[in-house]
Amino acid sequence: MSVLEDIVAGVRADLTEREAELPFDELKRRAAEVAPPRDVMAALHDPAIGVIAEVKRRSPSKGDLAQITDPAALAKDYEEAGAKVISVLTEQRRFGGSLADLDAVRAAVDVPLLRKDFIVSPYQVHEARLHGADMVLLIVAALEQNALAALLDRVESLGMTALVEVHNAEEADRALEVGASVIGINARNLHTLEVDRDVFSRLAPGLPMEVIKIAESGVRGPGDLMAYAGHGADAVLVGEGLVASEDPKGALVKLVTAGSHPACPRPSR
Ligand SMILES: O=P(O)(O)OC[C@@H](O)[C@@H](O)c1c[nH]c2ccccc12
Repeated sequence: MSVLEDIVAGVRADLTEREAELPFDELKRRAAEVAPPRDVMAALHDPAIGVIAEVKRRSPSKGDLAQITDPAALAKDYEEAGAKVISVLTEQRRFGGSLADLDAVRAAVDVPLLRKDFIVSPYQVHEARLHGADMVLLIVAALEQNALAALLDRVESLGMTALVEVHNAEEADRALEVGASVIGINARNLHTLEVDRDVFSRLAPGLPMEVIKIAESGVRGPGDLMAYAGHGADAVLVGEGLVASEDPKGALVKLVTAGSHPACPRPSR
């Protein structure tokens, strides 16, 4: 089994348990009652190169990254430092996240939130909404094309925005085929777990100008942000570089400052 298949198998097992506790119809009813989602597209269209800051405790590639005993406090720091969106990992087994983290962060900040998980079922999309997410990750490599199209429709029908993640040209074509308006290019190879920042510069030029492009993974500091911006990134998604720093807030301020500096390249649209 590949790493991805293994993670998805665990996600499905956990999902079955939650479905038994809260039936889908009841979940949908409750999710329809929460405050409407925030406008993620408006946030991402801001001309400055944005930072999506991630609450991430561990990863399959690096193991433990940070304790994060108070995700709300970390998120508050991210918001104050100027994050455009905050990403909260909710996958439990490999990344140490939870929906409780998403709840805690939602209660603490006003910026749009991304539920970062391995979404394979409509149940998880409504669940994301119920827990205050405005944006949902859809990983092309984890989904059949029909499922990808259906999940994207589901996300959009709830007024949320999908971040559609790709790793290669074939996946990018699949993302475009279903009409993704925000595409994340993940520099981390799902098979080897190695980071190759050049994946972004190879794929981004092939995407239509109007598609919002997010560079995911491997941002160590302002230099990487500037390089991604030079290849057309609208925003970067950063986890380890923030959570593993001694001063996540200070590290994020440096990135946000670089992204809004006049010398930072901007996408031409
Ligand atoms: O910690 P990094 O290298 O800054 O990476 C962040 C983010 O890109 C990474 O957490 C990620 C990208 N796609 C994912 C899918 C699932 C879980 C995690 C991810």
